[in-house]
Amino acid sequence: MTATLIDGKAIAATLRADVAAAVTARTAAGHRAPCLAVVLVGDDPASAVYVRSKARACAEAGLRGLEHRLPATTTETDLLALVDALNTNDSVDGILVQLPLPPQCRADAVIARIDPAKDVDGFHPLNAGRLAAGLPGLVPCTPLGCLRLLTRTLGGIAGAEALVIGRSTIVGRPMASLLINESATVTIAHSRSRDLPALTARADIVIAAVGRPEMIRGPWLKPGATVIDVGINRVASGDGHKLVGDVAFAEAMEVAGAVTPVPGGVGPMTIACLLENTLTAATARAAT
Ligand SMILES: NC(=O)C1=CN([C@@H]2O[C@H](COP(=O)(O)OP(=O)(O)OC[C@H]3O[C@@H](n4cnc5c(N)ncnc54)[C@H](OP(=O)(O)O)[C@@H]3O)[C@@H](O)[C@H]2O)C=CC1
Ligand SMILES: Nc1nc(=O)c2c([nH]1)NC[C@@H]1CN(c3ccc(C(=O)N[C@@H](CCC(=O)O)C(=O)O)cc3)C=[N+]21
Repeated sequence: MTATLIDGKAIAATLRADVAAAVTARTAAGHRAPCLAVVLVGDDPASAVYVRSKARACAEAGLRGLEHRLPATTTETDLLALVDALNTNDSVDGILVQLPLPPQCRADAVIARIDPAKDVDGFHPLNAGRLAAGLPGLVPCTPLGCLRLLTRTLGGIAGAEALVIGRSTIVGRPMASLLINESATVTIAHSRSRDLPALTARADIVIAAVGRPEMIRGPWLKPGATVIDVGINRVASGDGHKLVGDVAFAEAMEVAGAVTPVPGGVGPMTIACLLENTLTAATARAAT
């Protein structure tokens, strides 16, 4: 059996087109274009690549994108002052501070300073709490993108056995909350979990967010399972590098019902959901 490939790139393009159409309708109705401010501290090359692709996606969807690049030596006080300025700038709808931050800037303190109404990453404790409580709020982009891929692939997921591997605040935990809110039966695994292959064997849905190249093996999977691979791992290949997920892709394709590739799976959905969240934030702010 060969699984269906879940084409995240194509599904993300559809979502981005929906956002673009909604932005056009808003501007035609006399509103200004939604505006996303991205803050990048330091010169980590991977972060610079993500920030560039976010800027390009904003422009294509008709959003205004602002980029704030600060040196790697920026103090936490200076970064908090920039966040304060963006919070009070009425023309800014969404604020994203690219992670990781250099060691002198505490991510928790910076995230907690962002106005929850502009927190398009959904990382602020107020938005995390709302999601955990099943209340409306801004939801982290990567898990939201995973949920969109699941509903596109399966229709509903109520009653399904879902396994989330990883319990980070940016992927695993919010993913589990989203799945519970959709009435899946959810298990969360992490580095202390016993017998991951046995947990995986029960799962109709597997979400892998571990950060370990090809750790989840094909024979662990329940035949026909839907596999969402969040992992982005850079590994040596020939003279250069390539990206692989947390799932052994070729093996999974032999057993699963549907699998996301890396690249071209969850990554593009993360960017599309960031645009969606910026539109959501702009719409909600305009209504208050
Ligand atoms: N596609 C996208 O848009 C995005 C992709 N990513 C990628 O997703 C992956 C996960 O990211 P993130 O959540 O930030 O990573 P973290 O390192 O914050 O979390 C990893 C989680 O995996 C768990 N884990 C580690 N080793 C094992 C193991 N052997 N068995 C079971 N669980 C294990 C850890 O457990 P414990 O808590 O016990 O330490 C932890 O909960 C990375 O590859 C990252 O690059 C991340 C964000 C966006
Ligand atoms: N505040 C904050 N919010 C984030 O959402 C955030 C962050 N910090 N720090 C880093 C992680 C990582 N992340 C990705 C986004 C898109 C792709 C993506 O589009 N990937 C392409 C491939 C990219 C490539 O080829 O390198 C793909 O999977 O097809 C990947 C990873 C967002 N993150």
